[in-house]
Amino acid sequence: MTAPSLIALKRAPSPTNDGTAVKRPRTVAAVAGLASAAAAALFSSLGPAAGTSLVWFKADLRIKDNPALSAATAAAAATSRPVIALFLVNVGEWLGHDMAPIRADFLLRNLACLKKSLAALNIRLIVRNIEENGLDSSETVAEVARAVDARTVYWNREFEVDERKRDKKTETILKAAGVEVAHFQDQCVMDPGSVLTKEGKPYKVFTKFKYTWITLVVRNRVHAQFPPAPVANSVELPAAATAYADAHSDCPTKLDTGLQLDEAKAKAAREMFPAGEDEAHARLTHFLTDKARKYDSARDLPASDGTSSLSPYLSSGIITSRQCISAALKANNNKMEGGTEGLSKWISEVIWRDFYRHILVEFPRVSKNRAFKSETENIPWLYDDEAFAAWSEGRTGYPFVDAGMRQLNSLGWMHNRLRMVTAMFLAKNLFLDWKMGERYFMRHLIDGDLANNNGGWQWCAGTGVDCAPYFRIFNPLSQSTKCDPKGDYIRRWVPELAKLKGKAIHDPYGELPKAEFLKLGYPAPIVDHKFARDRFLTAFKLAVKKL
Ligand SMILES: Cc1cc2nc3c(=O)[nH]c(=O)nc-3n(C[C@H](O)[C@H](O)[C@H](O)COP(=O)(O)OP(=O)(O)OC[C@H]3O[C@@H](n4cnc5c(N)ncnc54)[C@H](O)[C@@H]3O)c2cc1C
Repeated sequence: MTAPSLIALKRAPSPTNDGTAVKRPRTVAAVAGLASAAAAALFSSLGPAAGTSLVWFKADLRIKDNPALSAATAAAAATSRPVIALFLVNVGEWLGHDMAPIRADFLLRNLACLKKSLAALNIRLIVRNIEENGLDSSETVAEVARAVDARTVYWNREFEVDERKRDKKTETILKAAGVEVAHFQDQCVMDPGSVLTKEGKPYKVFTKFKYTWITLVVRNRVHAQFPPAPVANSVELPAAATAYADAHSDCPTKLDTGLQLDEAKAKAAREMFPAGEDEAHARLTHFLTDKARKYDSARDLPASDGTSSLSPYLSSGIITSRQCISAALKANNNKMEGGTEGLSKWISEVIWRDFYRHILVEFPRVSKNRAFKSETENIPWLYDDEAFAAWSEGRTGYPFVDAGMRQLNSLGWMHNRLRMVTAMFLAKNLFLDWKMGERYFMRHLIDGDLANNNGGWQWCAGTGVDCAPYFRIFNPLSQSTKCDPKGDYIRRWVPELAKLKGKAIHDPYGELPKAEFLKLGYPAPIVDHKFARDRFLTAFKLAVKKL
């Protein structure tokens, strides 16, 4: 288990915002000097009671392998203090970070499950809506801490720039008011900053990162170091805390402003991604027993159900990557590498998740609309609204690309191969700014996750850490024949083409007589691949002097 830290991450100083082309609205105010005065006022009514321990849940809506919850319940049991939990609904912040309505719905559904699991531990969950009280997240945590007479506030850290600023501000306010803070790392198997080169620098190449990561995890048995199971709360809450929890116990099931989800989509998402920790673990077990062995070959075939579909659960913290690695290792005879090819490949993908989080912490510019490779920032990307609309609506005339985008628009989830193909198509075929696509994905994905999404987009655009070389440009037609040989995936998502057979399913415009093609009601390709490829290579070489 990671030791609690009463100070902010040393290797992760809070970066400052700088003006950038496509801006994410910022909703978390600067800490400013108001902290101590405001906090002193907030806490002036603290009485001599024994107080409570408060656990602030964020992207960690689970009971198992939750270091903050375990530490809070253990410390509370030792000191005979009751434990109480908090979750903040912050629509402004969520919208500011481009959260998709389908992801917000997933969060709320999981929040309801968490409430039940906490109730089984005799822990009340307070839900505060930030919009209601005119305070920001940090001030609201402080207000709740005061109301429930919290002596220590526990949470698991988040790595995004705004979230780190918010947590730092919260810590400052609480400490100024005499409330202790204990925060933990739960998002990665290895703490960011702990997987370094011999020179003590962060890795910029995945395979090297991976080998050091494996060495450290295996040597220190990090994958097996779970926090103890949380202890049930056995101490009665003070009357004021009970009254406060009674007044703020409703888990919203729907959000109105900006994050509404239409009923059909909500229903489909609920069927495809049911909420809850048990569901996440059942998926993991099912994947490891039934599918993982063939993962290396099936993972690139979107028509087959060859991947774990765990990403929404990992992104919202319903399950942890440590739990995934630990279970995969058991299934693979304790081998990170070798053993069953499918299992070691899957372990490697989960390590990519750690890698991108480490990059986010070490190079925070990537979360501020900046390219990882600064020399690529001169690329004169286009901002063609029509081309972007055709891409986002699945009307590019390339069936495989369109199938991917329509899967995303319908389910809020897209197969990894299609994420790569559609992203590369946007950046390298349409020559549009990859940040437009990154934002579109975030606004539609149920598993939207800044580190993975940004890492994936920059990988495809050729601007990122250890990314695809600039000259690697997927041909959407050969990707289609290779990864969807029978065309079943295309038929599912592009119904206009459902009756086509043979090569025509991949390239109806090129394969069918014109009259037959026109009857389909399907668009001709919006860009010629060869032309697009030459345009990208020429523009990239011109813009990037240091190739
Ligand atoms: C352009 C682009 C955008 C992406 N956006 C996101 C995103 O917003 N959220 C997200 O979780 N993943 C994202 N990914 C990574 C990957 O596509 C998804 O994690 C994966 O498709 C989820 O399906 P799964 O859970 O069945 O994955 P599996 O293949 O079963 O993999 C298991 C887990 O490993 C992690 N993982 C797998 N592949 C990657 C990868 N390439 N990079 C980082 N972690 C990985 C994920 O947490 C995944 O759930 C993106 C990839 C690209 C190319």
